Amino acid sequence: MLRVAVPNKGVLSEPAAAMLAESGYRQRRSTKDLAVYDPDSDTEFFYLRPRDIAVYVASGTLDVGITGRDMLLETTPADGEGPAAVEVMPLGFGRSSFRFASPVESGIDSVEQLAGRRIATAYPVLLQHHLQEQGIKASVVRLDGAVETACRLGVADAVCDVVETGTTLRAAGLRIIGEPLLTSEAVLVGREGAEEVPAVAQLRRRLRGVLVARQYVMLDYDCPNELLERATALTPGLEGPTVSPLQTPDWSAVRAMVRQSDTNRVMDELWELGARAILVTSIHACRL
Ligand SMILES: Nc1ncnc2c1ncn2[C@@H]1O[C@H](COP(=O)(O)OP(=O)(O)OP(=O)(O)O)[C@@H](O)[C@H]1O
Ligand SMILES: O=P(O)(O)OC[C@H]1O[C@H](OP(=O)(O)OP(=O)(O)O)[C@H](O)[C@@H]1O
Ligand SMILES: [Mg+2]
Repeated sequence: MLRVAVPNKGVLSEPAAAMLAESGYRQRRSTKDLAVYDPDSDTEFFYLRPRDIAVYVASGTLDVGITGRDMLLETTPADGEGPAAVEVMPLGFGRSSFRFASPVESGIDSVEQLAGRRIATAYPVLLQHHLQEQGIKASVVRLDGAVETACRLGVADAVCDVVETGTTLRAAGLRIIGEPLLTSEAVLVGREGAEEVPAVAQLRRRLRGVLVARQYVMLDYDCPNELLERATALTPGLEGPTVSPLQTPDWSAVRAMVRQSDTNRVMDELWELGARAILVTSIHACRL
């Protein structure tokens, strides 16, 4: 049986469960359920805090899990201090960056100026590591969450926290300092050095199918045969486009996968070229 860890709360929780459901796995009905068994795939899902997921996977009690890259790095033991979990594949949601910020009126506007200051964070390991790397001596104030309020309440001079839209930072009167320490997204994690079992390979294929289905659309169009070469150059597909004869003489039907973000540009170019009946349909699932 495969055992998989899924975030039980927070911003990663819903999209992680949605992606697994789209991949054909049974998911919990209520947010109160702690675990659910999917008999079709012989897989049990455990709903755990994102911060703890890499710990379970590293210990080997769970085979794989979904968490944020930042959480994975925060909970990875130092070299030689026990088994670790590692990133197996990025999942394309829960994107954020991990950044320094300080009150606008603090006058701190570069990372160097953080020396000797108090920096609040819910990610003390990541922060310490970065400060050490940069040779900056500062004190780390470890908080559980709502870190942005720490400056206003006087326990810190700056913060180091997860930023997505920047709304929370702005609401707290903070501005970003320097470059991101890290860019993060939800990732599938597995145990370092573990041999991949067939059930994990299948899970990865299914997740990849969902990722591709979300990123690509299916494009169909009719094209005069003399334009086929130029048209199919615009829509090369993955292995190659499907070209089939139309009942109308000297015309063909073409079918190819196209990146969702390119759809309208490609449709315009095909139309200009002389293709007609250009149709876009979404892909529900795939194995490539
Ligand atoms: N606004 C956001 N946008 C995208 N990802 C986010 C955002 N906030 C947090 N994350 C990511 O979600 C993961 C876990 O954060 P989350 O906030 O869910 O857990 P937590 O802070 O431990 O719990 P909680 O906020 O429920 O107390 C991290 O990997 C983080 O990068
Ligand atoms: O840049 P934004 O779009 O505003 O998103 C970033 C905020 O989202 C998360 O907070 P969460 O709701 O998880 O609360 P927490 O700080 O208590 O974890 C994160 O810790 C930031 O505070
Ligand atoms: Mg949070």
